[in-house]
Amino acid sequence: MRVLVFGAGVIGRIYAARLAATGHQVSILARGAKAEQLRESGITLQRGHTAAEAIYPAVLETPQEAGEFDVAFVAIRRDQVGDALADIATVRARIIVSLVNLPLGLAGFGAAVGSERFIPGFPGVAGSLDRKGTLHYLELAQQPTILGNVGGPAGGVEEVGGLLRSAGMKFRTAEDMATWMQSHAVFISAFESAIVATPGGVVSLAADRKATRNAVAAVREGLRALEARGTRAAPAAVRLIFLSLPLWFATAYWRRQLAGDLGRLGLEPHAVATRHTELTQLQDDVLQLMAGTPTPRLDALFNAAR
Ligand SMILES: NC(=O)C1=CN([C@@H]2O[C@H](COP(=O)(O)OP(=O)(O)OC[C@H]3O[C@@H](n4cnc5c(N)ncnc54)[C@H](OP(=O)(O)O)[C@@H]3O)[C@@H](O)[C@H]2O)C=CC1
Ligand SMILES: CC(C)(CO)C(=O)C(=O)O
Repeated sequence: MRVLVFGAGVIGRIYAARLAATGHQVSILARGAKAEQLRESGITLQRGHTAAEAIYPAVLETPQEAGEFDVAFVAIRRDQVGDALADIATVRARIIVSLVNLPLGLAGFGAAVGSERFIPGFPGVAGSLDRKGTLHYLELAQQPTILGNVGGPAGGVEEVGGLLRSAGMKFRTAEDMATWMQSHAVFISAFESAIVATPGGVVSLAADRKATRNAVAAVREGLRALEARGTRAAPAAVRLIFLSLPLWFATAYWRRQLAGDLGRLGLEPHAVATRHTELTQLQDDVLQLMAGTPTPRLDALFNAAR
C-alpha cells in the first residue's frame, strides 16, 4: 500500500519504519534538519535488545510531492494540531488516521480533513530517540493501536487494521473515540505531571507508594468528574483499575508499571519532552472537560508540573 506518515517524531518514525520494513511504499513527512537526518541515516528501531537494520522510507517536505496515498497517518502532538491542520487537509489520501492525543477537537479535526475519510486513532507504541538516533520502543500489550469504529470510509477500519496487521502490529477498535481519548487524557496528564513533578522522575515516583497512590487518586477523581458529566470512562480496563478496584491494588499495579518499560520508555521520556508543550495543553483540555467540577488532586499535580 502507499502510505504517508505525517510527522517524523517518535510515533511517526515507529509506524513508518514498521510499515516500510513490511514492504509497503512508505513516505514520511519531515521538516527542517529532521528531513536531512532521515535521508542520511534512515530510521533504526530497537525493541528490547534487538536493533533492526536502518530503514529508509521516502522523505517528503510537503505532502503533495508524492501524489496519492491509500492511507495517511498523522503523528503530531496535540499542541501542533492547530498550525498543521490546513496542511493535513491538503493530503491526498483515501483514508486519514490521526495518531494524536486529542481529548478535545476530534470533531473539528475530522471536519477539516473530511469526515468521510477520517478515522480517529491512537498509537499502540511508545518510545524515545537516543543521542545516536536509535529509537527505543515498546509495543503496548494493554493498549494496541486504537481505531475509532464510527465514521470514516466504508471498510476503512478493516483496511487500516489489515495494514497494521501486515506489519505485525495489533489493533483494537473503540466505539466512542472521544470518550476513549478523554479518559486517556485524564490518566496521562495526571501521571505525566506526577513524573515531571517528582525529583528523580519515574523511578522515584514508583518507589514512593504515597506519591503513586496520589497520582492514582487524581486519575480516579478526574474520571469520576467525567462520569458525573455523563461521560462513561473507557476502555473497560481503565474503568476497572481506576474506578472499581481498591486504591491499594491500583497503586501496587501502577508502581510495577512505572518501574518497568512502560514508565522508563513510554511515560517518562514523553512527559519530560512535552512538559511545556503537549502536557500543558492536555492539562488545559482536561480542566476544560471537568468544567467547574472541583478536582483538587488533579489541580495540585498540574500546578506542581508547571
Ligand atoms: N512518544 C510516545 O511514546 C507516545 C506518544 N503518543 C502521542 O502521539 C502523538 C505524537 O507524539 P510524538 O511522536 O511523541 O511527538 P513528537 O514531538 O516526537 O513528534 C511530532 C512530530 O510532528 C512534526 N510536525 C508537527 N507539525 C508538523 C507540520 N505541520 N509539518 C511537518 N511536521 C510536523 C514535528 O516536527 P518538529 O519537530 O519540527 O516540530 C515532530 O517531528 C502525541 O499526541 C503523543 O501524545 C502516544 C503514545 C506514546
Ligand atoms: C503509551 C502511553 C501510556 C505513555 O507514553 C500513552 O498512551 C501516552 O503517552 O499517551
